[in-house]
Amino acid sequence: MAKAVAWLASFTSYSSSSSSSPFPRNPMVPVGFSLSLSPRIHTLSSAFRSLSIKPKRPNSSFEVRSVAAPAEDIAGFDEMVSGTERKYYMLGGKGGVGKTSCAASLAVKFANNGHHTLVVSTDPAHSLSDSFAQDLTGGMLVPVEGPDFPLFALEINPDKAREEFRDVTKNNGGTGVKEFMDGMGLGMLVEQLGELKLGELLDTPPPGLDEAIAISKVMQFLESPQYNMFTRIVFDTAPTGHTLRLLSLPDFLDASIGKILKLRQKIASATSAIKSVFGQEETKQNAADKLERLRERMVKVRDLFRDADSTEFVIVTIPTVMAVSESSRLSASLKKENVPVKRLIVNQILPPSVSDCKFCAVKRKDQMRALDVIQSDPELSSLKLIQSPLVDMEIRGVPALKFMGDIVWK
Ligand SMILES: Nc1ncnc2c1ncn2[C@@H]1O[C@H](COP(=O)(O)OP(=O)(O)OP(=O)(O)O)[C@@H](O)[C@H]1O
Repeated sequence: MAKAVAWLASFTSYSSSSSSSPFPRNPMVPVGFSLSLSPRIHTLSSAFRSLSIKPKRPNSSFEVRSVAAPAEDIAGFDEMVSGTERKYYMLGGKGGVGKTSCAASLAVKFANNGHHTLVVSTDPAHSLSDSFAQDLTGGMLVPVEGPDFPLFALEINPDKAREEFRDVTKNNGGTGVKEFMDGMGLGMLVEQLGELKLGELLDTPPPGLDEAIAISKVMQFLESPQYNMFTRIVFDTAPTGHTLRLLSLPDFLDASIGKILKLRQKIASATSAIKSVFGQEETKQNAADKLERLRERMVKVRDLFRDADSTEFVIVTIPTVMAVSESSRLSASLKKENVPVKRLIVNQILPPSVSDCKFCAVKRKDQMRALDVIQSDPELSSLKLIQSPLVDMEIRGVPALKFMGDIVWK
């Protein structure tokens, strides 16, 4: 028990850095437990070792003896945490750069600073459960154990969400778009609507649609009173390609569905012959209603992504020229779509070499070159640069995420 208390104490935040928290201190956390990690503890492994505890699942026996470099630029966390109005943070970037770790560590930090926080994964390859080392699957709100204030996680199952979407098309007993359009009383217009590519969309959903549907599902959840309490919502989004396609999807869907519904209405009132087709049964109306609701939610997703007052997209990258180039393109696309981007996290930076490890020295030099590329990149140089060190163990579980969060989110 004593060990557990010491362990909790060492990782429990609510340190002085949270002075700008808009919330009162959590009375559940005793005063003596307001400890941050000692500055003498530089690595995740030494943090664990100093407390004589073992991480949940030890990494391989190979241990990189890196010393976490202090972040050189602060993230502006005070600004992120202040205010009780709801804010959304979307973290995105190339696959494997550390989006989930950064998103989960931010969520833990928000919760430890008094915000009711929700962390959502819309990445088809979920890793929130792995990151928190807890089972968060199921597509519903799951409480995360560990932080001081309520933190909940939600992993949207894109297959299930897509099935629901596809069910709309199957409502009329058909499977393809032709049947769907027939069911809507618009069979004869399929040809005319060809250029909208709705058929392709419904029959073979492009990458990005999954995420659009997942996010619209989250929007649907957020409309319910159960979700009112959340003041910070952190999204762990899918890799770059999905995000880019996702951005154009709401507009596309909005236009497509909107056009179809409008067309359907026009024809329904114009010709009695078609009216008789429409008059068949209610299921067609249900399908139309569902489509209309989906369209409305898509519009909300689009607006949410572009609302600079409540939303920010944080790009996560690693210090390689390839990753930086991709981040630059992502930043340009986000800007073009009017999505607010202010911060860039460069994750997994090697510390200055303290040993005679030649490999480490060469690798770090290479990473510094990538950082130089960022400084001279027209898209990225204006962003707030957050340097996140490569720590010497895999980041899993709330204590490890808190350790990372205290380094990254300052
Ligand atoms: N700064 C870091 N130091 C050490 N390990 C890290 C760091 N950041 C991330 N990792 C590790 O790298 C791996 C991948 O991280 P993570 O799952 O966060 O990436 P991701 O970008 O979300 O990946 P994906 O695109 O596959 O979802 C994990 O094992 C994580 O613990």
